[in-house]
Amino acid sequence: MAPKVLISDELSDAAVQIFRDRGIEVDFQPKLGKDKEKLAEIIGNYDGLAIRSATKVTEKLLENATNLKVIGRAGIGVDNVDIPAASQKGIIVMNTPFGNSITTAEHAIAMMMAVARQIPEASASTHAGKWEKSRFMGVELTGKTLGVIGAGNIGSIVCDRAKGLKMKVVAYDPFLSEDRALQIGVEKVELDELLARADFITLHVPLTDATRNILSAEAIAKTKAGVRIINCARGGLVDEAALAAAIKSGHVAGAAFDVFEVEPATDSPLFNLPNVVCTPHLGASTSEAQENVALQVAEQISDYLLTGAVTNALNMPSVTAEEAKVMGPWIKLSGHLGNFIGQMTDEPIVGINILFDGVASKMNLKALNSAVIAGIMRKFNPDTNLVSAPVIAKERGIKISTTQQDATGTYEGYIKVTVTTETRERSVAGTVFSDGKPRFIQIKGINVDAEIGADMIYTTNKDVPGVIGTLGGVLGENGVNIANFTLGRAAEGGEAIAILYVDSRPSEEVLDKVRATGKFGQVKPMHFDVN
Ligand SMILES: NC(=O)C1=CN([C@@H]2O[C@H](COP(=O)(O)OP(=O)(O)OC[C@H]3O[C@@H](n4cnc5c(N)ncnc54)[C@H](O)[C@@H]3O)[C@@H](O)[C@H]2O)C=CC1
Ligand SMILES: O=C(O)CCC(=O)C(=O)O
Repeated sequence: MAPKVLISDELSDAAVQIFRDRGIEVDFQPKLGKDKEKLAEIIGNYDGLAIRSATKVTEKLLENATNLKVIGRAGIGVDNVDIPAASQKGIIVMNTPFGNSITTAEHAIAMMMAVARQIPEASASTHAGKWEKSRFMGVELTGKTLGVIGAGNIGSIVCDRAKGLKMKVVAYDPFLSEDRALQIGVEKVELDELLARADFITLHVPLTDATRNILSAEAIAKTKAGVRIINCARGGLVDEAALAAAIKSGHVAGAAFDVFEVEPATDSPLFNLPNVVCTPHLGASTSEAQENVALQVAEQISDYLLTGAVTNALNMPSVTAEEAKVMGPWIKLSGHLGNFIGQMTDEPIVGINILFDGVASKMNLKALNSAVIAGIMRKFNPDTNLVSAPVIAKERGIKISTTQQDATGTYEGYIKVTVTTETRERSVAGTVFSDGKPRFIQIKGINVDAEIGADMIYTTNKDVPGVIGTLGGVLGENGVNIANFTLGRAAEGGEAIAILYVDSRPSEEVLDKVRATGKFGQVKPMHFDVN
């Protein structure tokens, strides 16, 4: 029987044609994504689901998706898909990471021009038969400073176009190396400097814990008077209420928003304010981009359903079915090692070395490499997939090297990841035990044996008596149960580390109590996707 695919959002007809040409039964119901109940009723009939952003693939919806094998997002952001829930059900989630980047960058530039010259309001006034020439005084872009927050795929295209408009471009992106900044011709600055210098600020970061409210009331207060703010990335990056207040006070001269905290946005503090340009998440809406992403997603879904080939997946690297059986736990381990390093690193990475030892060195290294790199890069964008991660890392000028060896040692095989930043080097190694469970076995050259859990705490301290008791005591008093506690030290009395697997995510308040004991260097909460 031919596989069946449901398209539940507005997608170019090109996708329907591809599915038909490939012998796949396709049901094109572009409005269904907005009808949760109806979607839940029929989702069980399909092997594949092709979506944009209107369809919300929740854990609840997936409970009904009894035949679903693949979800394809025609676009970049997969924040509308519960990926851990999909992974748990063995459903592959794919995106199309580059197909709409140029179009979205162009939308940001269009929004910047619209807000600089008040084009929407001037147009509405002219349509109304008024001729308010003196009401609409604009500002020139030439010579102005554009502050770009997030200089990835889209942000770097925006930088390029803005330089063509003779603007000065400064960028804040903790993952941008000096080399890459030089290559794209921007000045790399810290956020506060960007806020103080920019005449226009445009955001091109994913929505993560670190970027949520990156333009908070406090940050907006640090901006230059008369600044104009453009958001074509994700709602939630800017505190809309704080921005509305700053526009009303006259500190911010205008804003152009394509994305909102709640979408579809039927109400927002920004609506109906003077010189605020709004569009309904149109960043990717050009015929060219929609054709690109529709064709790509239809080919990817068809390939997977017909041949098992995996492309641009967020939750599985490209491996054959045979390899997947043996490599499954090693792929998980690789992701955890990358994730560990990503969570430890807050500065630009210039090099990554991945050492494969013993059995690991004889596997499909491309898949393991991708999983490590994606684990690292997801710190900076959770939408990074296993295929795009190495490409993006290379584009950012990160030098990736691998080492293979077959040394005799304690383990049948292990993987060690060493990351070099502009100021230091960090490493973590892990292996897979015979129970199929990945373990961390070395951190910063110190041997450990740490089971990997969803929530962990990493600490550093001096190897002196009483430290472990203090840590256990504070956590215990605050209801944090320790499932596994691993210690290691460089030498007696020297640097020591502890890595704890805890049953619940500790609050910052509890971690602050640990820090307040004064016995620890670092106290870092960590999170791993163990599904
Ligand atoms: N409006 C629309 O229709 C569209 C919106 N988007 C959104 O645009 C955003 C950017 O997409 P891409 O450029 O493809 O992603 P990308 O992953 O290529 O770039 C994101 C950049 O943000 C940087 N970053 C991460 N955390 C940061 C932080 N705390 N501070 C500053 N920089 C940080 C990363 O290092 C990276 O360089 C995403 O949220 C995406 O979903 C994408 C397409 C269409
Ligand atoms: O599909 C769309 O219109 C939205 C695109 C988008 O936001 C993305 O690709 O992240």
